[in-house]
Amino acid sequence: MSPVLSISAVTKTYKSGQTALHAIDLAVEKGEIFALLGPNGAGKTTLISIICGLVSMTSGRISVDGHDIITDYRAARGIIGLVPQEISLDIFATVENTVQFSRGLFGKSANPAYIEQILRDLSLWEKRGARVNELSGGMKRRVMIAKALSHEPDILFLDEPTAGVDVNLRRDMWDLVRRLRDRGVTVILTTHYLEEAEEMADRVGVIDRGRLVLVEETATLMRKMGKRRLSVTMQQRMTAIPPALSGWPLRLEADGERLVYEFDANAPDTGMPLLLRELAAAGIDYKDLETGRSSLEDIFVGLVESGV
Ligand SMILES: Nc1ncnc2c1ncn2[C@@H]1O[C@H](COP(=O)(O)OP(=O)(O)OP(=O)(O)O)[C@@H](O)[C@H]1O
Repeated sequence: MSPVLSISAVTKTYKSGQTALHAIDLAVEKGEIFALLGPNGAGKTTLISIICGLVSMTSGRISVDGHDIITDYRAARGIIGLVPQEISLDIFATVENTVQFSRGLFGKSANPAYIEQILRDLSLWEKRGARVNELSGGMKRRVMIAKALSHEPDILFLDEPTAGVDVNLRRDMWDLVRRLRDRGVTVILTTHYLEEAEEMADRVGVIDRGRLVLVEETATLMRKMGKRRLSVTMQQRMTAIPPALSGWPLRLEADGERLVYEFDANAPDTGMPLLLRELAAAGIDYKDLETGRSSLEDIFVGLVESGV
């Protein structure tokens, strides 16, 4: 099977001299959900913008379903839908008109049944006659997605779809992405949230300072990187970790108010109970305990340190 998106040796140097992408190679198969993970400034938006024709690449080649994005721009752009990070909508248009108009821009003839389906999928059907400026921020985001889907694209790009979005909308978006995939749409999303990638993606690409440092099946990545953290908020601030605890890989955070212990979630013995006993023995009182998954930043540190 030939990939629906093929990126080869793509480099981008902005006029400022900043090189945002270094020789990126990537192939995405039809019907995949692919998550591009990376910290702020890693180059995710630049890569998506290049594929969608909003930013020009300095060198390299990209083809979308066999269409070169430069020499065959129209055909390539026609099969791509893009939901950018920032909401940009005509606030005086109605929801339905916004979506129909966007479809028209791609030269597609009207298809009321399809438009109804996407508005229903996004819980926008009841609001179809409302003007965009009457909608909440979450609803506006849904309209952005409906707009991106208006011309029946084969590939949908979602640039940080759930940044600043509430839990319900996040769940709805995840459901929608799965339904799209079931219909054969390829979805490429960028995110800072490992949880989102884990929940959604078949494969994950990690981008760091303009380099694609890793491309992996999500399940494999999670197994390799599945670290958890225990945060202990203490009654008293500490200036340094007491010598009695020097054998533990602990970090002081929040101006000495919090001790953080990272451990392998897959290990048979996490060490957590013993650590808590040793804290008590060292006379350290705490007011709160919290466990959670390591943040992406922590995982990056792990990646860089392990020299992947
Ligand atoms: N128009 C531009 N001109 C010059 N430099 C730019 C431009 N756009 C982005 N950059 C730089 O390119 C690098 C990559 O930025 P990009 O927006 O692609 O990162 P990102 O991974 O999408 O980040 P975020 O997660 O914050 O959205 C950054 O160093 C950024 O400052």
